[in-house]
Parts: sequence; structure tokens; C-alpha cells
Amino acid sequence: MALNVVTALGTTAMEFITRHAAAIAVPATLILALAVMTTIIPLLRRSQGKQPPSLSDTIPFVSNTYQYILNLEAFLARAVSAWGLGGSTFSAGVQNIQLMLGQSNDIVSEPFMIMVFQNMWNFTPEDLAKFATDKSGRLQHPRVESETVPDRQRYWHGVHHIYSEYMTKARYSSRMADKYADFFSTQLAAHSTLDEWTSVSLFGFVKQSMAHSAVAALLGPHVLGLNPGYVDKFWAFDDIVMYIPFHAATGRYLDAALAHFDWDGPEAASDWEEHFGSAQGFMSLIVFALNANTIPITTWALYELVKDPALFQEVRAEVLQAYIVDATTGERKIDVQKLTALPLLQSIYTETLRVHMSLNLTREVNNTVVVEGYSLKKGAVLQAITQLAHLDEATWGREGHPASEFWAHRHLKHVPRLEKGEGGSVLELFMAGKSGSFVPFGGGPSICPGRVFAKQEILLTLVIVVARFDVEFVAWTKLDGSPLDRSARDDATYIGSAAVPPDRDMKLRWKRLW
Ligand code: HEM
Repeated sequence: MALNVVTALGTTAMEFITRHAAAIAVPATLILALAVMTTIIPLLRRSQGKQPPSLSDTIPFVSNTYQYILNLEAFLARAVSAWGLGGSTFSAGVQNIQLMLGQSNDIVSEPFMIMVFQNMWNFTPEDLAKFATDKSGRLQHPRVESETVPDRQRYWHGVHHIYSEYMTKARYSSRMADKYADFFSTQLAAHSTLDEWTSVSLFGFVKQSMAHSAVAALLGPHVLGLNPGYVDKFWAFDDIVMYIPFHAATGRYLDAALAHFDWDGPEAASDWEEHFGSAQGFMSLIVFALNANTIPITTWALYELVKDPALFQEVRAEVLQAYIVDATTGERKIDVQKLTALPLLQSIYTETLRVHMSLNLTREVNNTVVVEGYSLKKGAVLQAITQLAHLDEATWGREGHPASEFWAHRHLKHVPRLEKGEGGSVLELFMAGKSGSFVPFGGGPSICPGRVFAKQEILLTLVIVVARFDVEFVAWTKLDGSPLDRSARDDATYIGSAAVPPDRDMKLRWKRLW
């Protein structure tokens, strides 16, 4: 049962947790153990026995709050084992996830997004009020009760329209991906030498160079020139340390972009313009921090490749097929269409997202719905925990390769070449029947609109490094570069909220081949 029901603040256990955590600074693990033992475990047992609890019994926490006072990593690990997911129990969970993430007016994401706009994105009260009063929904047709709302006051639909018309369209994301590949190649050239070995701290390098290149591709390069240290401010924001300087820096970029942009000129109709970046860049500002997902995922994939030289060579042989030679310039270029069809690379991408994406997808009940006999009333908050779906042993486990571990070949199968009469077999990506168990980008009207670009960005980064560099592992270090004798693990502070970055850096040496 990967559907987690959360009531609003005010349930008894929640009050207990918040009051005691604040007043007597009880260690987080103790509070967690108490919450799990006294409330959650009995509820889980009961729910397995199919006796619907009353709403006042529902699992008592609110993710934002418990993230700060409880040990969410330990809680989720406990939940995975306590639920004992597998077989028919989990297939019920998958249906619940699909129900929750579907295109429905009964279960919606808007109240959660308003909380995010207010707490993370510094929306003015006026703008917040516009979104809060628009009940017409995100879809093209307004909800029945809002049919008279004029189009220009359908703010949610406006945002959704930009996502679907610009962010997810291949025309724009491919243009942005091309720009990204150019910027990233320039970064790589500046941090390596042809035919000579250079030392690099991989995570530190990827954090700077990928963020720099993605920002330049998304918003145009001027944001970086106008704001020295923009990427550092972004990471400080990501740590929720200094978010005001980051918003101020973005504001400076917007002011300058608006001052320089010629709305009547040819740029107004182009796919990519240097002041605004792509047409999607402007509207993507409010969710820019989500770009942080691509960098941890790419870093983990690179860690796996560097740790395993045989896998590195296998991937290199595959990705070289995605390069084409430009007939006019003689330069080698990546064919993005070919890239997204390479089975091993896709399996590694899927596997990295499966293992390291940890987000509690959140929705609110808008009209009463009945789920497996549980009546969920308006205002109840629902969470689908990606980790429960992604780490389910029955769905993902293979002999010698438990679901909790990365395995590059997990999503591949050999398909006979019979139709071509050539004999033998080819490798193909195999995800049949697993879509409900793999939700790194969420679903429904709120599904991540950056997913097309994100995939291109991640795959391009992996291909460029693997094809053009010889790489040797040197040592694991702490994030500040100091020595350490253990390998990287998920940084527990990100569990439940995003793609989880590694808690350690990898020192390596690399040599650029071309
Ligand atoms: C590996 C990379 C990424 C992952 C795993 C990821 C994941 C997600 C998830 C899980 C959501 C919430 C979906 C839901 O509630 O159903 C989301 C929302 C969003 N993402 Fe991404 N994301 C990634 C990259 C990106 C990029 C590169 C962009 C922008 C270019 C982006 C823009 C957004 C936006 C705008 C939303 C909010 C959608 C809304 O208004 O509801 N994401 N993302």
C-alpha cells in the first residue's frame, strides 16, 4: 500500500511530536521510533487486515514538518520493510498511485503548489491570491463549477499550457539540449587537457559545470555574466541556506532581460534567444531549483561507470554509435535521436532514477473518493512515496541483484532478431507492466514538464564524458575534498524531497582523448 494518507496538522500524534520536539529536544530517532511504534505500525497492521481506520486515525504527519524534526530516511526504510510490499499488496499500491496521479478533478495538486509558491518561491500575496481563487483546474476544459471563469483568469491552466506547449515539445527541448551540449563541452575543455591526465573531484566539477551549462541553456548566458557566483547561490539555495540572494540574482537577470528584449524584433518568434534563453526559460524560473535533480542523478551514474571499468568500456562502445560526422565541418556531433535509443545507456538512466529518486508526491482530495474501502474526504492530503514503489523487491529484484542495489543491466532483455532473419539477439530496454512502479517524474497534470530536457541533459553529459575521456578512480573524499575511506551513500538530508545527491565526492583522474 504505497498510498500514504496524511491529515492536516492537529491530529493527536502530530501535536505530540511537534510539541515535544520543540520543548525538550528529544533525539529525532526516539521521536521517530515512538511515532512508528505507537501509531504507524498498528495502522499498517490494521490496513493489511483491511479494516479501514477512521480519518482521525490516519497516519499522522505532515511531510514538511517531519522532514525537519524526524529522521525521514530511517522512517522510509522502516516503512519499506513494515509494508512488506510484494505480490497483490503492492499491485493494490500501484493502482492507488495511478489513481492519485491520474487526470482527475477529485484529487488535485494545486493546494500543495500554493504552499510551495508561498514558502519557496516568494510569491507576492496578490499573485498567491490569483492562484488560490482560481478553482478551474489545470486542464484545457475548466471544471464544471468554474465554466464561467474567463480564460485570462485561468492561471493554473495558463501555467500548464506553457508546460505542454513549450517545455515538453521536442522542438524546444532539443534546441536547449544542443545549447547545453555546447556549453558543457566548453566547460569540460577548460577543466581537462588533451592527452594528459588531470585530477578532478567529480561531484564538485559536475555541480559547477552542469549547473552553469544548464542555466545558460535555460535562461541564456547573460544571467551568469550579470551575477558572478550565480551557480554558488543556486547551491546555497538548494541547501535552503540563503534563498534570498538567489531570488535577488534571478530578479536582476529578469530586469536586464526585459530591458534588452525587443518584443517586435525577430527574437520574439525564435526558439532560443540569448537574453531569455529558450522561450520556456522565463516561465520556468519559479521551478528552477528542480534542475537540481539532474545533477545528483548524473553524478550517481558517473560514479557507477567509473567504479566499474568494464561497464565504462561497454557503454563507450555503445555511445560511440550516437556520434555522427558533420559533412560540412568534419566535426563529430551527437545525434540526440540515436542517443535516446541506446539500450544500455537508457537502462543506466532508468536504474539511477529508480535507486536515487526519493520524493513524496503530494496531492489533496477535492471531492470525496473511496480507495479500497477507505473514504477520503475533501482536504485529506495524500502522498505517494516514490521509494516504496522504486525499491519494491517483487517488482524490481532479480537473483543476485536486490532492488536496493544499482544494477546497470536491470532493465534490459535479449530480443531474438528473427524478423530480420539475421539470427542471434539484440538488447532492448524492457519496462513492460512497470509504469506504476516507476514514477520519478510524478504524473497527471502535474507531471514534471522538464522531463524531456532532463533526460537529454543527463544522457548528453554521460555520453560526452564516456566517449571523450579515459578515467581512473583515485579515492573517495568528503565533499570538502578531505580524505575518507568509505564510498558514497545517499545524503539523508534530501530523502523524501528530490533526487538524492551523494554524501561523498569521488576523486579521479581523467585524460581527454579528442
Ligand atoms: C532528473 C531530473 C528531474 C526529475 C527526477 C524531476 C522530477 C519532478 C517531479 C517528481 C515533479 C513533481 C511531479 C508531480 O507532482 O506529479 C516535478 C515537477 C516539476 N519539474 Fe521536474 N524533475 C527533473 C528535472 C526538471 C527540469 C530539468 C525542469 C525544467 C527545465 C523541471 C521542471 C519542473 C517543473 C516546472 C515542475 C512543476 C510542475 C507543476 O507545476 O506542477 N524538472 N519534477
